[in-house]
Amino acid sequence: MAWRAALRSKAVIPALLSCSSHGRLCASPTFITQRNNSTSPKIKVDYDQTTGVAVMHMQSPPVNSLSLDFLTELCISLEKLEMDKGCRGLIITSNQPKVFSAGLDILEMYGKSPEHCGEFWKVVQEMWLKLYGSNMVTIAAINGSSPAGGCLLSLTCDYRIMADNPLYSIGLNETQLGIVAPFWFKETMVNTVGHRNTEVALQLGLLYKPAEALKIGLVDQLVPEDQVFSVATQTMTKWLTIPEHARQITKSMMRNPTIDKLRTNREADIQNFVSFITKESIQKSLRMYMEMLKQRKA
Ligand SMILES: CCCCC/C=C\C/C=C\CCC/C=C/C(=O)SCCNC(=O)CCNC(=O)[C@H](O)C(C)(C)COP(=O)(O)OP(=O)(O)OC[C@H]1O[C@@H](n2cnc3c(N)ncnc32)[C@H](O)[C@@H]1OP(=O)(O)O
Repeated sequence: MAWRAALRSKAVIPALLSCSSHGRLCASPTFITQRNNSTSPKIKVDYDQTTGVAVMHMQSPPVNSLSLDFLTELCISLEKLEMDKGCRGLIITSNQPKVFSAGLDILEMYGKSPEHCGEFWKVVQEMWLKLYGSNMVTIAAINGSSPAGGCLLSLTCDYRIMADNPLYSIGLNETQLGIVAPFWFKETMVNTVGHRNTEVALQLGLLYKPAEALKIGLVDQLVPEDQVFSVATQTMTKWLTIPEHARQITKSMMRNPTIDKLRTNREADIQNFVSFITKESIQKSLRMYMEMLKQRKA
């Protein structure tokens, strides 16, 4: 698709990157904001101009796995919203039953060429840079399970509201797949729940039930499932009463050290990922994990 090619082209990526933390000041003309509601196959964006709040509904069956196409679309949607001066808040939620997001699409990392893996990782980085550094108030309305990359997506937001359903879980469970959360996943978690909680959670690849997640601060609030979205909307209204420049500067101050670390090491991080994920032993672990998922289903 043209937009996917555009996003990946060398000419466009720097423009996108340069806007991830100060989007309103350095808007690239490449993606002039579309102010009306837009729909797309994997993500539906509803933007209410009267409130200045956009809602991103992830709708990629069966489990909103973060594939290359999904992430590319997510980045483009974010870019458009970020460049719109009127858009001040973003709620991210899922239209899939029981799942917020199953995390990175394992099939993008299994049996793929190093070039493909590198391209995939670049867009994973891009998603994180854009969301973690967003000028908007971002709220995750977590209405289902949210493992690994799904948890990361939630952690990039400013506030997390999760459905109080013990069938759901959330956490960075990478080690259970035989893989390792990279330093920026780790730091995003440390910045949220502290060093010790992260150390235990990452080594054991823990997936927390909502009540446990609340206890360690991995989520900020639990609400009955049917209220996740309405509470997210109310919370957004509250956050939007804070003077914007003061809130944005504060957010940057808290997050920029971590963001800068990845921004200055992007290429090395891609090389690290590619050499790690294409190892035979790691590929074997991914295959076994996928087989386990299928057996669990049977
Ligand atoms: C020096 C060393 C440095 C190393 C560091 C360098 C680099 C770092 C290296 C690697 C970092 C990688 C980071 C990876 C992050 C990730 O996000 S990996 C993905 C982890 N995700 C999971 O573990 C979740 C797995 N899924 C589930 O647990 C469940 O599917 C569920 C989300 C709880 C939903 O359950 P349910 O509703 O019962 O659905 P099913 O299990 O039946 O699934 C439906 C189909 O979807 C397929 N699927 C599920 N998850 C994924 C996925 N993440 N990717 C692709 N496909 C997925 C599942 O297999 C089913 O498929 P079929 O219908 O059977 O075909």
